Amino acid sequence: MLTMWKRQHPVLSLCKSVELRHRSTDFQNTTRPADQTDIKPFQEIPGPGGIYKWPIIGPLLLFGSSGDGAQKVFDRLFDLYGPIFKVQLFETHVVLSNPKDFETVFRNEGKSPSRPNISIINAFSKRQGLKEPMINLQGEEWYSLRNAANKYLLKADSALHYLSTQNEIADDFVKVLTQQGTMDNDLLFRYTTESISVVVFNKRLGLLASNVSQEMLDIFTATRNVGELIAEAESGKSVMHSYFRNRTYRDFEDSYLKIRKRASQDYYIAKAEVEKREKEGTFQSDGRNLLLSLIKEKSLTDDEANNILSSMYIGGADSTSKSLELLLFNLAVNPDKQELLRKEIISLIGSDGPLTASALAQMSYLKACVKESFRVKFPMFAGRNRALPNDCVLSGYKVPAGTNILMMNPRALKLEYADQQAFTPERWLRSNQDRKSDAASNLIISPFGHGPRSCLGQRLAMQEMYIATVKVLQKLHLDLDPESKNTEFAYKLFLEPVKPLRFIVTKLK
Ligand code: HEM
Repeated sequence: MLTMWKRQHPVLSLCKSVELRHRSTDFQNTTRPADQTDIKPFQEIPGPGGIYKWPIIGPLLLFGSSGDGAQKVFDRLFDLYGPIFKVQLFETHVVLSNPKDFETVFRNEGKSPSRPNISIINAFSKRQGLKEPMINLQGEEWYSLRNAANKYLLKADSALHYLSTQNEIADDFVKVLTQQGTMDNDLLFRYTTESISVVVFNKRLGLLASNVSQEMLDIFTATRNVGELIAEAESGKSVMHSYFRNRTYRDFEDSYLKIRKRASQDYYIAKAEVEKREKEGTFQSDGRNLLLSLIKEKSLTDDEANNILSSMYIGGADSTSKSLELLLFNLAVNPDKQELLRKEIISLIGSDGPLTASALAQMSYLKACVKESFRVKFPMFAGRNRALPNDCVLSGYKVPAGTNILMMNPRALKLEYADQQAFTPERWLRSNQDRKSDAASNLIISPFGHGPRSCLGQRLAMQEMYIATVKVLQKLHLDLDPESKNTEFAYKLFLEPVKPLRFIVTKLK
């Protein structure tokens, strides 16, 4: 691998000092205090040097010239340097693959963990003179918004409020799927956008209807564009958007403005309705409807409530459609597992019933399939980045406070599991004595990050994935056209098939 990359990579092949310093199993205990004498200084963390450290040119050479996805470049760097290395990506980043280091990072992240911002959203906020959305906020500002949102989103039953409406959405999704006989990511994206809209806008957009209004189609297209352009910016394809309004930036601005305008309009319409009903004495909210709760939340201004909602909208649609696509892919290429899951579903709710909270609680094979899908095809390449408030020790090196740290779960999973590509949900069943349940294993498998800054929509995301899978398998057999079965996957921001997948569905007898 090392020789291959040196041969392919025009500049690195000139570096004489490159050596394989690490074996993948060489995990060290990294929880020692930062003042111990055998701790190596930050400068000694290995990584590409010379021209690769130059601003702009360095990252362009590293990620631009190889022609490979960013993950392949990172994989080669891990092969070269071991479980920790430094790389210049505009700022210096420390990149990790050892789960013990992940634990150290999360243990030291503090009360308001700092996650470096999404640069294209940051550029937008600056140019428009707007406050950053919560997803990009830091410190106290982030903390107070997140605290308010947690009350409504991270309780064990917070997603269940939407279960019955989301069942209806999934029924519509399956109806379209049955009529079409095939499915691509566009249909999955419609399903997840519709599902998140009932949470954020408290209403359906009608994206699964046969006659979608032009207005809603525009919102849908803008939502897709925002997801794609964030991925383009974050995966290094657009590097200049922070410096000038390049094409990626202009397209992003156009789409994001449309979404913000729509979200704000719906918020104020809902607020006016709440006030009217309060005056009439007919307003009722049990505190489980997110939009109504945020409107009534005394600790938030309207702008802050809007901020949370728009962060959820942009965080929620693309991510879940991509993870759902990976899950359905795994079930389609593993028909025996698909059949076992179908048996569980039919035994609990039959072939027509809705997915109820009590049935969901009993669907252990479904949950095992989703977890296994995350393990086999980890959905997000980066995303769990941190900058720590204090110095810490990672893999024996001192890492100063404020350094950008990237935790690479796909690499950690590859090292942890010899059978990384084998889809075996049974490994997660409680009846399995060998089930891994230690903290490090849980950290590398969770696609939602960890700690106070973990994904705000994780309960909703899981619920949407569960409902869609249950509803599809209740009615349809899921397969892929032969070409799609061999498609490769690569990370943009999320893991995606290199060529669009074409699922083929047939009605069950
Ligand atoms: C399977 C789908 C999803 C995946 C894989 C995913 C993954 C993530 C990850 C890795 C983070 C960063 C966590 C960290 O820094 O520790 C995150 C943050 C976030 N996610 Fe998700 N997410 C998904 C679905 C959703 C949904 C459905 C929503 C909204 C309803 C959402 C809203 C957010 C928000 C608002 C944040 C920022 C939280 C903050 O900064 O406090 N996500 N997500």
